[in-house]
Amino acid sequence: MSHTYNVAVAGASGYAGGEVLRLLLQHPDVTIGALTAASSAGSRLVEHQPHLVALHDRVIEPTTAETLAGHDVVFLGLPHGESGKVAAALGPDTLVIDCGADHRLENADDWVAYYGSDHAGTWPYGLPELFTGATKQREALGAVKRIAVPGCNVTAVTLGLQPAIAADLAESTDIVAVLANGYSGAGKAAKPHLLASEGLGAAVPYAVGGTHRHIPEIAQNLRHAGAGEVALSFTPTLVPMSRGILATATARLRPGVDLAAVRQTYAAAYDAEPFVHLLPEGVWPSTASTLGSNHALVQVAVDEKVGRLVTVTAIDNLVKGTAGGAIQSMNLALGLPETTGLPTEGVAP
Ligand SMILES: NC(=O)C1=CN([C@@H]2O[C@H](COP(=O)(O)OP(=O)(O)OC[C@H]3O[C@@H](n4cnc5c(N)ncnc54)[C@H](OP(=O)(O)O)[C@@H]3O)[C@@H](O)[C@H]2O)C=CC1
Ligand SMILES: CC(=O)N[C@@H](CCC(=O)OP(=O)(O)O)C(=O)O
Repeated sequence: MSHTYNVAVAGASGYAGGEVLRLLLQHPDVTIGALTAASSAGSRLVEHQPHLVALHDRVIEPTTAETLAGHDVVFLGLPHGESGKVAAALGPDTLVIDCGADHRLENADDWVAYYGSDHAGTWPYGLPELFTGATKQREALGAVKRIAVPGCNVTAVTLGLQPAIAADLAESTDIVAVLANGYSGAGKAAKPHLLASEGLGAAVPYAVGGTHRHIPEIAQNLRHAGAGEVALSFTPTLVPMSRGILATATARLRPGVDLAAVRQTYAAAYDAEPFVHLLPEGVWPSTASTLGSNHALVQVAVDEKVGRLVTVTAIDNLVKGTAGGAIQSMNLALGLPETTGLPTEGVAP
């Protein structure tokens, strides 16, 4: 007989929490328990997530150890620094899945350098497809009670580059990544550079010049995939779309590596993956093709004139980049089939 898991969502009024809820409503093995947040506590969910009709009348509670107690699974969709505090008050038998950054980095110095606060600790990393030596990260997620969900930019760049780095087809010390990012990646909190008057009809870079917090996380992943030193230039760009990331990541190729070798390596890496797909030659990833789905679409090219591998990866930042990846990892930790309840087809056009 199948078990039903009682799941709480902290940050239920936010984008990450809302997307976790949208996907959980389609999951056959869960019931939705407490919904918590901060300033919106006491209001009904319909005021914040009108698209989640089945939960319209649910009342948001404050985020406390008491409101989150007694659940099998707790998702945390809270600002950086908050989830570490909340998680510390949750029991060891509860599966806690942190969509924020607090528990992703293994090196506390990296945390302090990029986040500027005390490091909360390191949890098993929720990217099942990540290369970890001879296996992939999904092998490490069975029966864990704590999961750190990757950053959305990190998921796109890691999936685009890791097969080439693992097979030593390209240099990990000469990587350039430029991304087009939808606005929902920044969350709901109003910030001046996120005003529609600034962003509509404009492409705007941010966190330029090696400052983005996802740089050490990508480097950590590529080291797990086999890289030694990693040198990465990373530039995200806000473009006028709500969801989606298109990550173009290039790296200097080892001498003699051609497109056939690259495609063979990527096919071997991803052919068995349910959610990561190497597209056929000539078909390029578009964020539109991933909207609402848990898929990552990957394409590769070889620029012979400059000796570089070019990878392009599209994801929906709120699905494979956050909530979908989080539920994929939850399934593994609960011993459920990895794809349970996850959307597999995008919305087009
Ligand atoms: N958006 C995305 O694409 C991605 C987001 N993430 C991560 O997920 C987390 C949430 O992001 P996102 O949903 O975008 O952000 P939002 O700003 O949209 O939502 C933040 C949520 O956290 C709640 N909250 C804020 N402060 C506190 C607090 N002190 N205690 C309890 N709850 C609090 C808010 O409640 P209230 O409304 O009541 O104030 C709201 O529900 C972040 O760590 C983010 O980095 C990760 C990957 C991608
Ligand atoms: C458009 C935008 O601002 N996107 C965010 C993505 C945030 C994310 O992936 O979440 P974490 O902050 O939890 O890592 C950014 O680039 O910082």
